[in-house]
Amino acid sequence: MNREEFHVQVEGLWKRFGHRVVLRNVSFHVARGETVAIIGPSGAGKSTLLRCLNGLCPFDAGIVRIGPHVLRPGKRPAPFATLRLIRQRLGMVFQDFQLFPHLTALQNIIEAPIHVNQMPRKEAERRALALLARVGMADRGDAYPRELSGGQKQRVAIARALAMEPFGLLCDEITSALDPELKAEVLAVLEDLRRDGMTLILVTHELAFAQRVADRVIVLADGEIIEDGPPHQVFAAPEHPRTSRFLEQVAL
Ligand SMILES: Nc1ncnc2c1ncn2[C@@H]1O[C@H](COP(=O)(O)OP(=O)(O)OP(=O)(O)O)[C@@H](O)[C@H]1O
Repeated sequence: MNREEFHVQVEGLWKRFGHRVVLRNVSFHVARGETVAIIGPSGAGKSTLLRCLNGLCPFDAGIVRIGPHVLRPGKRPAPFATLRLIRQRLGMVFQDFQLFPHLTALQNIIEAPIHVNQMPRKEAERRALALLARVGMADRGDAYPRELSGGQKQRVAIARALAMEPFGLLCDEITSALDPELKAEVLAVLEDLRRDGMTLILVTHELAFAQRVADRVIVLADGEIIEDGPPHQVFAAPEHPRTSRFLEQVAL
């Protein structure tokens, strides 16, 4: 897939865990370069939805298109080779960083380029140093995760995702475990990526950030999209009473 082809299309997605329906007929589109924030009450299905987009979570009905690639219902949403291509171009960053504790920041970043993409080590290291600089961590390449603050760990995790040269990033509450000043440094990196044309799909509780930075805000409640529009519309004039209730609760 090339950059021009990249987009995310979700049509009629359904997901159950046992008898519990977690996603109900979810459809939306994210164009290349868009920043979309997914917000909503706890348990609404936000993380599950994100994980369906890169094949981490199989789904029961519907279809997901990532550029020319297709994820389908069933235990194996796509052949392994397709999943690899999707995950390369649609990276994911998690709330709990998921760095390898026994590897330095630099080693964490070069791991996938070397072992998945067969990139020569020297080349991978050169790129990793540039990525560390990009996330403001130029001098911490030799640090182990335990020696880094949460904000620094998350910036390494972002650099690691960027090492695969993605066109889009899925971010699952990536600032939720961080203190306020550390949140700001991670959010600044996201804004920088957005300016550079990265497509961002963010599950977030940072409503002020969503309001200021997102092109669109999707509100998920009980597995259903109840709102999908520009931030000024969703925050100032929501269509659904549940959105108003949610926003009031969060503001308290
Ligand atoms: N692997 C799983 N097995 C069974 N149930 C699950 C699994 N993963 C999630 N669920 C359930 O699916 C529902 C949606 O969970 P999900 O984590 O997607 O919600 P969320 O909107 O991201 O919530 P939060 O904001 O609290 O993270 C919840 O009821 C959760 O308990």
